[in-house]
Amino acid sequence: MKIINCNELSVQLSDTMMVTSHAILEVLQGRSLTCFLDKIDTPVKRSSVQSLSFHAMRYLGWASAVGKCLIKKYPNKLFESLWLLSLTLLKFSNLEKNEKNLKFVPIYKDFVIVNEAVNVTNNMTLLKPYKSLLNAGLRNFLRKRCFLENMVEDNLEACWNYQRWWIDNLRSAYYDSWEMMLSLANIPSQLAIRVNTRQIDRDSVVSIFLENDIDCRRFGDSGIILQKKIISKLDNLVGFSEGWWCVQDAGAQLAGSILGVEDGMSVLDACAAPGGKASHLLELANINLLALDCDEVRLNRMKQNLERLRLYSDNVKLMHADAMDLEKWWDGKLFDAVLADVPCSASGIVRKHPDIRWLRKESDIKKFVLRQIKIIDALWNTVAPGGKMLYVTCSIFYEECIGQALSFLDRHSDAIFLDSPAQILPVSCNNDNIVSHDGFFYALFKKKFSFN
Ligand SMILES: C[S@@+](CC[C@H](N)C(=O)[O-])C[C@H]1O[C@@H](n2cnc3c(N)ncnc32)[C@H](O)[C@@H]1O
Repeated sequence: MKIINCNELSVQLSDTMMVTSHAILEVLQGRSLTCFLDKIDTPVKRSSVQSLSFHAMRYLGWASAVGKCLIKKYPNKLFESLWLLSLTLLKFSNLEKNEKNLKFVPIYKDFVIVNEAVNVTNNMTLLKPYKSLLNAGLRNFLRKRCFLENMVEDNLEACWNYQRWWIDNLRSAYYDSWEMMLSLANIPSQLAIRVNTRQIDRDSVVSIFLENDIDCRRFGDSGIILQKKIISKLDNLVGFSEGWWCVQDAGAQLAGSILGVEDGMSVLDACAAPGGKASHLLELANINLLALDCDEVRLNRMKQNLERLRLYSDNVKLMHADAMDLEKWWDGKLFDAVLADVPCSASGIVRKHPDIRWLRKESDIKKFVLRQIKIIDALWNTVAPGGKMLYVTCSIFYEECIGQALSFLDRHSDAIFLDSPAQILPVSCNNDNIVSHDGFFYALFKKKFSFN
C-alpha cells in the first residue's frame, strides 16, 4: 500500500509505520516528537510520518485502553508503539473519508492495516519474534471491536485522549467548555504566516501566492492563512528566503500590537528565541531591542531568522543569558517595554504538538509556575516607571495564566493591569472562513510612577 502525496512521490505504508513506531517510542520514553521529526531528511517521508504520528498521538489514550484489554504485557516498547499505532488506524478503518470530521484522519481498510503492520515486523529484529502476537492481537481486535469499544466507553483517558490530570485541570477551570476544548484540539491547525511589512506589503504577497496557485486569505494586520496543505518544505515556498514572511500562529501575532511599541523605545524581549514575536516588534517600530534567551541553540536560530527577515541591525542585541539572573546581564538601564514570553506547559498548542499532552507530568505545572514567578519578578525591576511588561504564555492552565497574573498584582503594588486579552482559548475549525489559532494568555502591566 502506498501513501500518495500531492507532489506525486509515494511512500510504502509499512515503511511509514515502521518509522512512526520509532516516533511513538520516543514519546513513550518521554522525548519530543518534534525533535524526532526534524531529523527525518526527506520532506515527503517527514510529512507521511508526521501525519501518522500526529494521528496516533490524538488517539493514544483510546488505543492504550483497548490495547491493554487484548495484550496484558508487551514484549518491548517498540512492539507497544507499533501495536498502539495499528490500533489508532484500525479505529477509523473502513469509514468514509468524505465525512466532514474525518477530513484529516488517515483511513485504510482493515486488511491493509493488519498486513502492513505485520510486514513491519519482518524487517526488525526487535519485532520479528512477535509477528504472530501482533497478527493475532490485531485480528482479535477486529473480531471483538464492538465489545472493546463499549468496554472503554467510560474511561476518560480513552474517551478524550489526554492524561486524566489534564482533563481534570481543564474541567475545573472551564466547566462549560472543557469538552469542546479537548475535542477541538484534535482538528489540525491551519498554517498561518505573518508578512514582514518592512520588506513587502501583504497584498503583494497574496497576489504572488495566488499566481503560484497557493490558496490563501488575509487576517489581522499582516497575517495570511494558507488554505491548502503544503507538503513541500516551507522554506521552498516563494518569498521565504527573501524574508517576506515567517510562520506564526494567528494567536501569537497579537503580541506586537498589545505591547504597543513605538519608534525610539528601548525594549527587552527576555525569553526571545526563536524570535517570532521579537521580529514582529522590529517590524512594527524602530526600537532598540535587547533579546535574551538561556538556550544558545535557539538563540542562534533566532539570529538566522532575523537575518533572513533583514531585521538584524546595530539596534538589535542578542544575549545568551538567564533572565532571572539580573546581575549577569543587566546594566541597570530601564526599559520602556518588556516582553516576558515565559517557558510554560504549552498546553495551548497541543494541536500543533499533540505529543505534549502525553509528555507533560502534573508535577511540571508547579515547576513552570515557580519559574515564571522568578522570571517576571526579576524582569519587573528592569521596567521604567510608566513602562509596560507583557506577560505571555501559550498555556490554557489557570495556574500559569489568570492565577499567575493575579498573584503578580498581589506581589507588586506598583503594577496596574492594562486592557489586554487575558486568556485566549484555542479555536479550531474545519471551516475555511474562521481563523483558527492556538491558546495564549496575554496580561499587560504598567508600572506606576512613584507619585501616582
Ligand atoms: C515560549 S518560548 C519563546 C518564544 C519566542 N518569544 C517567540 O516568539 O519566538 C520561551 C523561551 O524562553 C527561553 N527561556 C526559558 N527560561 C529562560 C530564562 N530563565 N531566561 C531566558 N530565557 C529563558 C526558552 O529557551 C525559550 O526559547
